[in-house]
Amino acid sequence: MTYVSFPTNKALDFVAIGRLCIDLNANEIHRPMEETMTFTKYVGGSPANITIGMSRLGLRSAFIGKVANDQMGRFITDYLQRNKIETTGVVTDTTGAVTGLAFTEIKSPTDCSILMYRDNAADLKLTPNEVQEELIAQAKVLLISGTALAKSPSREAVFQALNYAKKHGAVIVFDLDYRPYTWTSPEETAVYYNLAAEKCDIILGTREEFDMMECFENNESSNDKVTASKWFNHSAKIVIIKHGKEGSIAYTQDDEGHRAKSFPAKVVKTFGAGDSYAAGFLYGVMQGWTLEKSMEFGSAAACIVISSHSCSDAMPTVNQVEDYIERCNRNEITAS
Ligand SMILES: Nc1ncnc2c1ncn2[C@@H]1O[C@H](COP(=O)(O)OP(=O)(O)O)[C@@H](O)[C@H]1O
Ligand SMILES: O=C(O)C[C@@H](O)[C@H](O)C(=O)COP(=O)(O)O
Repeated sequence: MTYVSFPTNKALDFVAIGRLCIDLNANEIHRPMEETMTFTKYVGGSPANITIGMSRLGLRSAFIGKVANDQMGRFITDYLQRNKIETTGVVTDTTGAVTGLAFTEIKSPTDCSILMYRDNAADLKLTPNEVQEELIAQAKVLLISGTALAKSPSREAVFQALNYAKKHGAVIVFDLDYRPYTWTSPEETAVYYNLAAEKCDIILGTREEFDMMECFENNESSNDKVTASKWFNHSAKIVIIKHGKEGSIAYTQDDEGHRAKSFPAKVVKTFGAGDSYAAGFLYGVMQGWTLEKSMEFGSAAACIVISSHSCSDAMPTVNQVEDYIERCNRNEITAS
C-alpha cells in the first residue's frame, strides 16, 4: 500500500531548510559537563544531520540555510560539500551572527543532555528572499524542522519554503525538533508548529513534542491515535509518533497504526536517534517500501548512530544499515 506519492523527474531527491550548527561532543563520557575537559567537533543541527543521513544513503540532497561568515561557517559548508550535498542554497551571513553550538553531556547511555549556545545564531537569520525557489522546485521532498520557526526572519523563510513546495508539488516532511530553550513559551511554539503542520504530508515527532502542540487542548492524557487523526483533516498522510527505546508508531489516513520493529543497541549516547531514524525512514518510503520496512530501516539506522560518538559523522550507508539488521537477526548484537 502506498501512502505518499513522490514526484518523478526531479533533479534532487531531498532538500532541507533550517539549522546548520556545530556539535561539540564530550570526549570524556560518563561524567557531567562540569568535569568534561575536551570535545570533538562535528557538523550538527537536526535538519543538517538528516540531510547528511539522506546523502549517505545515496539520495541527491541539498540544503537551504545560513552560516556565519567565519571558520565555523566554512567548516560546515565544506563538510556538506564533501558529503555530496548541494550548497547553493546555503548563504553566508553578513551581520556578524555566529554559529550555534551544541555542547553535549554524556553522563550515561541513558542520561544525556545538550547545552546550547544560540545567541545571535546565523541560522535564524535566513530571510524569505534568500530561499531559492529553484532548489525546492527541483526536489521530490522538502523537510522543515521546528526550531527554524522560533524566530523571524527564519520563521517566514520556512513558510516561504512551504509555499514553494506546495507550488511545485514536493512532498513536505515536518520533523518537529522542539528545543524549548529557543522559544518563549509552549503556547507561542504551539501556534507556529500547528500552522506549519497543517501544510505537511509527513509529520514526525516524539510524544512530548506532540503534547506541546496540544497545549491548548487541555487533554487529560495523550493518545497517539487521537493526536495523529487530527492531522489527517489537513494535509498529512503519515504521522509518526516516536517513543525512544520503546519504538515508534506510524499512523495513516485509514486510521491504521503501524508499529516499528526495534533493535538492540550498545548505546553510547541518546541524541541523534531521531535524526538517523528520520533519514532511514524517509529513504525507505522513497524507495516504495512498506511503512513497516521503512520504519525498521530507520530504527536500525538510529541504533548505529546512538552506538557512535557523533550524529552527523556516524550517519550510515545502506550497506551498513542492512548489515546491522542482519547481525541483529543473527543475535550478534545485544543491548548495552
Ligand atoms: N535506546 C535505544 N535502543 C534502540 N533503539 C533506540 C533507542 N533509542 C531510540 N531508538 C530508536 O530511535 C528512534 C527515535 O528515537 P527517539 O528517542 O524517539 O527520537 P528523538 O531522538 O527525536 O528523541 C526510536 O523510535 C527507536 O527506533
Ligand atoms: O540539533 C542540534 O542542534 C543538535 C544535534 O546536532 C544533536 O546532536 C541532536 O540533538 C540530535 O537530535 P535528535 O536526533 O533529536 O536526538
